[in-house]
Amino acid sequence: MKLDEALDLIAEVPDFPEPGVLFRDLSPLFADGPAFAAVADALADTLDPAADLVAGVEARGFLLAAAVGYSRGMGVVLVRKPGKLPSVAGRVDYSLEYGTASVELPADVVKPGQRIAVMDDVLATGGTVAATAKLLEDAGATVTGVSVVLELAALSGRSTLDGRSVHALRTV
Ligand SMILES: O=P(O)(O)OC[C@H]1O[C@H](OP(=O)(O)OP(=O)(O)O)[C@H](O)[C@@H]1O
Ligand SMILES: Nc1ncnc2[nH]cnc12
Repeated sequence: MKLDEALDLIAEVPDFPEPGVLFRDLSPLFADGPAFAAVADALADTLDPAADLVAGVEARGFLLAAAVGYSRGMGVVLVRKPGKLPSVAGRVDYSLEYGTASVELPADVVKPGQRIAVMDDVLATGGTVAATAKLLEDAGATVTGVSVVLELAALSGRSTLDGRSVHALRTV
């Protein structure tokens, strides 16, 4: 399937999870085998060849990081919402388009000097990815780049991530 056709499966849901937010729902894309494969392959093509691990942000980022990691024979780091991990290396709190959130890194997974590519579905304000990059860098890793399926340009995530290499399969 062509990448554009796959990306056209992303649904737009007005006023979710709160009034005024146009929510981009990737569920139909994930549920379509050829579309998911096209998107996973395109994200894998954005990887810096120097990367040796892929980080995915809970929850939708997990699917993308897992697919890319599997296809490239690379391990996956699960960056989790709070309260899920028995042992935590670090935690960063941040703001979202809707509300606040936190991310945590599992202990003893990331080793200093590792080069990690970050994957997520949507780049909005950039808060999630910035927090994730800080977590990984606090653990001594280098973030090689950030790859997302959809960038919401009006929310200026790219400027939040100034200086980082950001790849978006589609920008709206
Ligand atoms: O660029 P930002 O403003 O930080 O927004 C982007 C984040 O928001 C969504 O996650 P959400 O917290 O809704 O969680 P989910 O993946 O668990 O649904 C999305 O999956 C990104 O992780
Ligand atoms: N509008 C949006 N749609 C989907 N995920 C998001 N994360 C932050 N803003 C979002």
